[in-house]
Amino acid sequence: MSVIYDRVALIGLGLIASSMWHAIKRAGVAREVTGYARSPETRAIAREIGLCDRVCESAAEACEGADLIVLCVPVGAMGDVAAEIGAVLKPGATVSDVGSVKKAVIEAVAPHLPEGVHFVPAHPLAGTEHSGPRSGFAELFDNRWCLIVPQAGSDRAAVERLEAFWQALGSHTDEMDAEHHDLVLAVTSHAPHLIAYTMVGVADDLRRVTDSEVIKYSAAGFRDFTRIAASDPTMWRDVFLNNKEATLEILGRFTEELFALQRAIRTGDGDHLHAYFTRTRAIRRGIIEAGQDTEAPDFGRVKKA
Ligand SMILES: NC(=O)c1ccc[n+]([C@@H]2O[C@H](COP(=O)([O-])OP(=O)(O)OC[C@H]3O[C@@H](n4cnc5c(N)ncnc54)[C@H](O)[C@@H]3O)[C@@H](O)[C@H]2O)c1
Ligand SMILES: O=C(O)C(=O)C[C@]1(C(=O)O)C=C[C@@H](O)C=C1
Repeated sequence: MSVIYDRVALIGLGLIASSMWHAIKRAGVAREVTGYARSPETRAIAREIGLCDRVCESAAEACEGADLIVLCVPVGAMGDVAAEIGAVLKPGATVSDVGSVKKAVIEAVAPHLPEGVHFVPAHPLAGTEHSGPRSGFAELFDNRWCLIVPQAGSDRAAVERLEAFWQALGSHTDEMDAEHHDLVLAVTSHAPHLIAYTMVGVADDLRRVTDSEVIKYSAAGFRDFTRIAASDPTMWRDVFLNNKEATLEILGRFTEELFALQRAIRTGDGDHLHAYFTRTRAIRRGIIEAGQDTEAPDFGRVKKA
């Protein structure tokens, strides 16, 4: 693979940045990767495990002379980081991010970027419940989608170069506008996470109240909820605070449907329950027929044509 960006700077050395580092090395698409994390402990770990060619003492130092800067911090910290680096960015450089929310990140970052710098937000749809510099691995992005969110007037060459970069890291790329992205992700990722957090909280309360063995005998479905509910608290606090509108819209619909099912159970309306479950079963079967086996460990990865 040939070099796509001479110098890449990764700001925030957690799961996503450390996975990017491993995937960049595997693909050989950068000559030098610099890194910065706010906490001295994270920087020390990064140096100890050889994450990045050079770990810097400030975000500005890491970004000086970089051709691609990727903001890999929690969504609520993106604006502050952009303010720290704005003055040192070289003309022609591309600034991107990996935030799980797009509209709020764009509003927070764009005002700090100087003229002549390309801003191309992105979101790799890949992750785990783990966080921190030790949690990354090169395969994280393999056959996953990475959504690219070009801005009005974005330079096409800069957008296509970033797409080529993510493809080299193993992803398939697609373009989407920020508002649509935030609504889609509220359905497929943000609301499900909130529901998992709630379900695990409820089970834990119940355990305390009844001293029953809810957790000990939890079935596979519930265990999947506990995996999701173990995700990083800072990251998810920021996701909900920054994708309020779309998440509340989806949760409103979810609550309405839940109330309708609750009522059907109370009134013994079996027809309603049966019709509802028939519809959801057809949705899952549709997913499988479309080539996505939801039992497979790689569910969610893009199938080869
Ligand atoms: N974890 C996932 O599943 C996933 C998937 C796709 C996208 N994302 C997005 O990627 C971003 C990073 O997530 P992650 O899972 O790698 O998180 P993480 O917690 O593993 O890493 C975040 C890193 O950012 C550092 N940091 C926090 N504030 C900072 C600041 N102001 N300046 C410099 N460094 C700072 C932290 O010390 C930490 O090292 C988030 O915006 C998240 O929404 C996460
Ligand atoms: O697999 C997981 O653990 C994830 O939650 C990953 C997941 C998702 O919801 O699919 C989480 C947040 C992201 O922004 C993208 C991916």
